[in-house]
Amino acid sequence: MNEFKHFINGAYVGSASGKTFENRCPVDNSLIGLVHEAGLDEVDQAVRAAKAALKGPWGQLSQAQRIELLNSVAERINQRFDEFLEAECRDTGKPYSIASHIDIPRGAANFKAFSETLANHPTEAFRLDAPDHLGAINLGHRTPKGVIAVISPWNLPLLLMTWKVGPALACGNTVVVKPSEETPATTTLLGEVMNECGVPPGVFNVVHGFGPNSAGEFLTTHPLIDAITFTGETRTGEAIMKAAAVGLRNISLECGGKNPGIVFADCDLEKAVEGTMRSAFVNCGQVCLGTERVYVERPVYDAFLKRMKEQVAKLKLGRPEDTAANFGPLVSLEHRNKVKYYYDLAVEEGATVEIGGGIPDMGEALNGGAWIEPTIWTGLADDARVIREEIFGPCCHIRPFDTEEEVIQLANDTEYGLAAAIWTENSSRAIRVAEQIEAGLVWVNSWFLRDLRTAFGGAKQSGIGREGGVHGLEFYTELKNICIKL
Ligand SMILES: NC(=O)c1ccc[n+]([C@@H]2O[C@H](COP(=O)([O-])OP(=O)(O)OC[C@H]3O[C@@H](n4cnc5c(N)ncnc54)[C@H](O)[C@@H]3O)[C@@H](O)[C@H]2O)c1
Ligand SMILES: O=C/C=C/C=C(\O)C(=O)O
Repeated sequence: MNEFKHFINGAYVGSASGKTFENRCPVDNSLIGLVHEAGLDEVDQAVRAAKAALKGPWGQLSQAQRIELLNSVAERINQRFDEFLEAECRDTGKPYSIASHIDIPRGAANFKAFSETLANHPTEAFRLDAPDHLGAINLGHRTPKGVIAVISPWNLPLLLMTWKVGPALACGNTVVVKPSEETPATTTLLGEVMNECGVPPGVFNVVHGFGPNSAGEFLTTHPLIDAITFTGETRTGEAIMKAAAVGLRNISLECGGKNPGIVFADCDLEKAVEGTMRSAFVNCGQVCLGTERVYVERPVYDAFLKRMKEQVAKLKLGRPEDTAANFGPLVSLEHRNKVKYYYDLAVEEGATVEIGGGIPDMGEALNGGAWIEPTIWTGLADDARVIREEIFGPCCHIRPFDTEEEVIQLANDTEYGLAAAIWTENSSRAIRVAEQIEAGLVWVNSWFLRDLRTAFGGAKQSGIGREGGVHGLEFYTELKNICIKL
């Protein structure tokens, strides 16, 4: 039986309690292996190993040496690409065609991008005039924050974990990662890569388990953790913020969304359909940036809806390794229950189901998996729960609008503020509308087009803080001002 162990101080270790839980593949609900569940002891060992490593060989490396090491981690992920791909697709059920273009390449790139940012980042200096005319020079000096707890979700496991581990290590910190209980595999495999590349023991640690009263809570409440970076649901973010309050630890939270797509009549309709298809359905709709509310200007509403339905009908459900498939199952049967609950609620709330809405018959071999139909609704009221709550599944509601002012108000009528996509060929309008959208990220005529130098994060209840490029430096380093009197 395959076992997923913790990775502590450079070695794989099981739980002393012997406690494990099952990891199942959502394609057919087959058992992948048993995951060790960390107790207080394992979490404590991991955090202490990370603390000690700050003072070991890792702490002695120059920035250039650290960067070289992290570049070799990126290269090694690429060398072991197929193993990462298989592990990721088995855990999540997502098509190889998607993970080989998004998850694994970004998993590697995340180790390079921040190294480059750091290597090119200037030191802040201010010359101060003083009454004695000699003045002073202020120098900004950055040091690692210390031990960073990284709590990551299941939807893009390697990508979202390395998105935090990359900059944390580039800045000289050490990490303890708690991957999602649904997707332990690629984070575990990364331990091997760290050892192969000669990253010193204790720099990268992994503990497995759940959230409350398990590894997640034990890690975030551990007093030797210096900062916590989290991606996941807003309600979990609140729990982590409470944990971080004790000892005034810094947090970076990337949380949920209920993102709008805005399609103006002056858009390139084919581009808007193609982009909205991706933003609503890629990764089975399990992308925090995904579009669940689509607003379409009335003159193109019928044509847009018709094209979307045609495209949804063409989505090809299938096993990850099926090269013709572009649509996999949800991550777990539990998550399917949640999404199906919203599918049923939509009908109760008066939606017209334009396409989908149910559980597909995938045949005997796959019917035990977490499959669900891609779904489009119309006709819901703006205050319906399906319009207001994050579903995190392959579904969207499409509604017509008449004026720019109206659609801005509709788009902003949410407690979330992560992302939006605007489709128009009128660039003045694009900028005018984008500036009024209450979100951390706005894409115009594109979606999920990422430049890792840019700020990434959410407004309102979608998060706190920004990571990416120089913005990550604020979180992953302590900035000291050294004032030198001349
Ligand atoms: N803003 C972003 O960048 C972004 C990116 C991806 C996903 N998400 C969000 O993530 C959610 C889906 O992921 P999920 O279901 O894995 O999220 P989740 O909040 O259920 O779990 C995320 C992680 O937190 C851990 N956790 C849960 N409770 C905890 C606690 N009390 N203390 C410490 N750790 C705890 C989990 O074990 C898991 O590792 C969606 O809401 C989605 O929008 C946001
Ligand atoms: O599901 C959410 C996707 C988040 C993406 C990133 O954090 C990224 O591209 O860096």
